[in-house]
Amino acid sequence: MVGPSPEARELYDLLRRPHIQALLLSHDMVAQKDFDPVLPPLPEDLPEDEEAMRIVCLVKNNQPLGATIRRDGATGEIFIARVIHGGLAERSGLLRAGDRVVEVNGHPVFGLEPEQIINILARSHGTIMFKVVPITERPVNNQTMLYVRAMADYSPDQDPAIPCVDAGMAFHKGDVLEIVDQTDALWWQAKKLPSTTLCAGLIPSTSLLKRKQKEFWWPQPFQAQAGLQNCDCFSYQLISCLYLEEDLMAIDEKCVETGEQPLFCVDAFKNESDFSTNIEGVHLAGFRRSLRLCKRHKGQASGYGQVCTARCPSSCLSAQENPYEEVARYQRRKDGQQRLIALIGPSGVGVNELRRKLIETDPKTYQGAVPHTTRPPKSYEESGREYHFVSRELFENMAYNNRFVEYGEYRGYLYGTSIDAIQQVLDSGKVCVVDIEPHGIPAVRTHDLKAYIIYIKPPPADSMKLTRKNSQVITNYYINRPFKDEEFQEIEEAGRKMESHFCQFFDQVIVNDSLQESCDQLLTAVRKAEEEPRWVPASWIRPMDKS
Ligand SMILES: Nc1ncnc2c1ncn2[C@@H]1O[C@H](COP(=O)(O)OP(=O)(O)OP(=O)(O)O)[C@@H](O)[C@H]1O
Repeated sequence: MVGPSPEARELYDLLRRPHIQALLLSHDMVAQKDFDPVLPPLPEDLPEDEEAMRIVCLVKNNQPLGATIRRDGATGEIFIARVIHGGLAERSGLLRAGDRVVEVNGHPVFGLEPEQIINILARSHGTIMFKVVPITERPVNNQTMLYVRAMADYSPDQDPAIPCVDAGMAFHKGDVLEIVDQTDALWWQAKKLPSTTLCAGLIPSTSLLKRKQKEFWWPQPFQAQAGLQNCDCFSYQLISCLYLEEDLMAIDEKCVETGEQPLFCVDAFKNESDFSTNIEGVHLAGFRRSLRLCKRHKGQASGYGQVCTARCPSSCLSAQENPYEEVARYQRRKDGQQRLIALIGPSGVGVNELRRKLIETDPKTYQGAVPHTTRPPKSYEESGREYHFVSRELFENMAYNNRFVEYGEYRGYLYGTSIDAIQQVLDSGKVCVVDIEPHGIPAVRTHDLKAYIIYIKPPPADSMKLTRKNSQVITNYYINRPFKDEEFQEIEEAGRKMESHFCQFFDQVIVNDSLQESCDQLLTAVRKAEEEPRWVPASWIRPMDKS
């Protein structure tokens, strides 16, 4: 007797699997309309023009119904103002923005005060029945999914103009947001990623957020403003069922410009002296004393200011330029160009120590970029090894053409890290590891370099006092000196300012407390940058776009 064929056996096995069984069971329940809970029967006294009406029954549970209503000031009619993406109302597919609400649980709402509607809802348990006149012209749903990185902080609690505080979503600089609805020109709906909630929240659109930033009201202590005090935005917190919103878009045109704060001040060093960074035959470029002292001088050195102005307007790093940056998921191809790793941190925190240690772990994989200088070479130096020694004219020409990530002047000579020098390392198949100052960020966040920016964060000053007992501050003399206590305070403060201004650009943060642990974390972070997908500016993915 011939047994079942291998295919038949496989099918039998598949059909017996628990998830297939569960699928079949669900299918049967849907086919038999075995729904729970059982909805009440439709009312018998439906009006004659019933086809113009829609009866919507929603079962209230602990989640928000996810809709806001507004009252037409002229007619007193109540409308669904907004249906929140992912909320119960939206998932039911039965309520749409623009529907006119006629009754709630059998109570006619025409002429009612908004508070009364909220009370009706608050008293309802279980099923809520809406009688609505559906909007005739439905907006065409041509929404495309958009992912952005927030370049500013936003808090609905401190924004008196939000249509409904409870429907608002707070976010911080650097958060990645999925914009799910841009129908409204002023208020978008978004989810913060990674998202665990179904329901989206209201956030200001790009244009509205720019306007708000100019007004700069939410970082200030909230003061109710005339005209906004009687905000008809009712939060329906207890059961989070339905919000009421009124169009209160009046915006005070007063404009407070936000200026960037100076980041930090470092003492000026007057002399120059280089020291060799030739360790066991491996030349580690970009660690020379004069270059590092030059970086510290950036505040005073005219060149730094010029380069930023030449490359981008003064607001290049400002969220006012663009409060949302469009992003896309990016994963480096295995055979693709290596990544640029850019370390950033307040002077003295240990950026160069960590960079050096990373390169030393595997100089065949990690390498610094060879800087440029107009200083004449010393007898033992080779052009292209310690520095690219170039004429002042050539250096200035490169600076004029934005070929430097950053540059500055120290004791009459120019020093800088060029994009070409970084590209050279990447082209050789190595991971390029550089340290940058904040104003160098735009120059490395480009389609070509795709920098992975790691912020080296100072631990609290007290902790640095303990861990840096034997550490040395680089000075303009051959002999370095130990840190002074007040310098730890300065590093901590400078780090705090740097983080608050630029955290939106950081892909990774490492608190440099224990040196060994920080080195391990850095190595892990760099490998992660190679192997894991991450959100990058969308312009890096579209080759035709300008970075
Ligand atoms: N986690 C740490 N524990 C102890 N000492 C550290 C640690 N990190 C760095 N150091 C030491 O602190 C000193 C300053 O570090 P480093 O030279 O790397 O500073 P930096 O951030 O590059 O700033 P700059 O270039 O302005 O000097 C060095 O002596 C370094 O060895």
